[in-house]
Amino acid sequence: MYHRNEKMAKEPKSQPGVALHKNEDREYHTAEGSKLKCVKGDLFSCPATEALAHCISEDCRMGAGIAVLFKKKFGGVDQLLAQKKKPGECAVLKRSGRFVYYLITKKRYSHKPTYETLRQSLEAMKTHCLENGVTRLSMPRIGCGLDRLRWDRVIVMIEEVFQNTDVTITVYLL
Ligand SMILES: NC(=O)c1ccc[n+]([C@H]2O[C@H](COP(=O)([O-])OP(=O)(O)OC[C@H]3O[C@@H](n4cnc5c(N)ncnc54)[C@H](O)[C@@H]3O)[C@@H](O)[C@H]2O)c1
Repeated sequence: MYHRNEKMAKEPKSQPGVALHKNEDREYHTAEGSKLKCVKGDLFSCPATEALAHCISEDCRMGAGIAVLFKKKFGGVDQLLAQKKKPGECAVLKRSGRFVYYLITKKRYSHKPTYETLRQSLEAMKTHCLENGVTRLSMPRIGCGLDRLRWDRVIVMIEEVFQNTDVTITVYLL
């Protein structure tokens, strides 16, 4: 479980069985053995072998936010549309030997996602990761920019979905 502390503590107290991730003015306490970590930096600076994930709508517009960068870097809009994925599912491209995941969390770009569709999309991505031997995955703060979900809820969800797997997740925070 995570407990969010908005205020910067100069010397955070360590708690038994809890690892501390400190990101500027936020701290996240993760369960021992957690394979999720947060780092400061540009998502696209992650190792080129790591799978990537982000959120889009079923219409695959990708006209705003970090999705624009994914569209520029990886293209494949027609390939994504051909997969006919619905909210709660996950489309995927393979680029230079790595998988790029498109979590479909809403029907149209102008909609907002729900926590439920995000969870279902994460489950679908996990299934693909496990079936394809993916053990390293990088992502931004999914759903928490333009899509307005709360990061303290989303980070808990990511960890719950991927607990008991061998998938190490790195979240990049600008
Ligand atoms: N007109 C449209 O097409 C339209 C409309 C609304 C939203 N969107 C887009 O936004 C939706 C996804 O929303 P979201 O909140 O998941 O994503 P987001 O708002 O694009 O980004 C999520 C988080 O990533 C951060 N971020 C941006 N660039 C980087 C980077 N290079 N490295 C690390 N972090 C970064 C950003 O600050 C935010 O906290 C999708 O529908 C997507 O297509 C598009």
